Amino acid sequence: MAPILADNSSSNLPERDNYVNNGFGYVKNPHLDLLSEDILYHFDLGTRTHDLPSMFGDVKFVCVGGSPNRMRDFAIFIYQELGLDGDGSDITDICAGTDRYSMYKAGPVLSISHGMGIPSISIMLHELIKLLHHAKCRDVTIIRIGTSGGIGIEPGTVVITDIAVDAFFRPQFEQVILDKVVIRNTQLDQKLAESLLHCSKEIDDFPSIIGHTMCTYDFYEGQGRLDGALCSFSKEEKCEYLQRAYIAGVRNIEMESSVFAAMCHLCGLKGIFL
Ligand SMILES: O=P(O)(O)O[C@H]1O[C@H](CO)[C@@H](O)[C@H]1O
Ligand SMILES: O=c1cc[nH]c(=O)[nH]1
Repeated sequence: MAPILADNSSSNLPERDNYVNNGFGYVKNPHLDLLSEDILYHFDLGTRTHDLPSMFGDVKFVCVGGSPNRMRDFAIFIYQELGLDGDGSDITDICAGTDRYSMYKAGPVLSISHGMGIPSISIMLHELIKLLHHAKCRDVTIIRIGTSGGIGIEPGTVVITDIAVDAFFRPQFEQVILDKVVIRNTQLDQKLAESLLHCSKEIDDFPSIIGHTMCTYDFYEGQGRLDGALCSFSKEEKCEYLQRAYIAGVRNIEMESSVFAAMCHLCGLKGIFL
């Protein structure tokens, strides 16, 4: 099915990476260099109000997931795993000035909540990538740790995404820019996915596979659920759709993978999606 365009004179553009890199960082936006101050609104951080290089310059891993409490718990877990001073329970939310996202730091690991859905994680990623740029971070790996619905796999299996697909099983993300639909690549770092799979095999009872992840715009109708407030399809139609997804290589469904993969790809950020 072709995308519906607001303006029929506009075409679908498979994106060529024509973005200009701002030096060595991850951002590709010439306008940023002209700003006297860059405000990361939804983090409540800014280049004038915060010393971003000293706060974040040592960051090497960014772990993201939907909910604030989960990401706080994760930060405490990492804090203890790294053997940092204390037990980490007094770790504070760096974004406490806003209730949009929560952010915790444990040594070189940042743990950030992204909310639910593409628009929410997209805003977070724009500000995170600018933060890494302003802080002069290098060689950062971003890892999404979230829940998803498995398709045709044992419950509890961790799916390491190789590519994110849309609800038509197409390996692409459609970004509307001005009045054009731009098609973006959703391939994730294959080497990282394979090395993570390899690590997981060293742990007992840790079923994990590499597979395609389907990214939907909605939890209910968008994922073939029969228990939303609206449902216009039968159980048989739902099963037939999920079977087609499985045949197309989809092993799980969630709601952020496509824009995560597209932004990592374009910005040259190593990304893993779980
Ligand atoms: O487990 P998290 O990271 O919240 O993400 C998953 O859970 C939410 C739906 O319940 C969606 O955002 C989906 O992608
Ligand atoms: O989007 C999601 C997240 C968790 N579980 C699902 O089935 N779907």
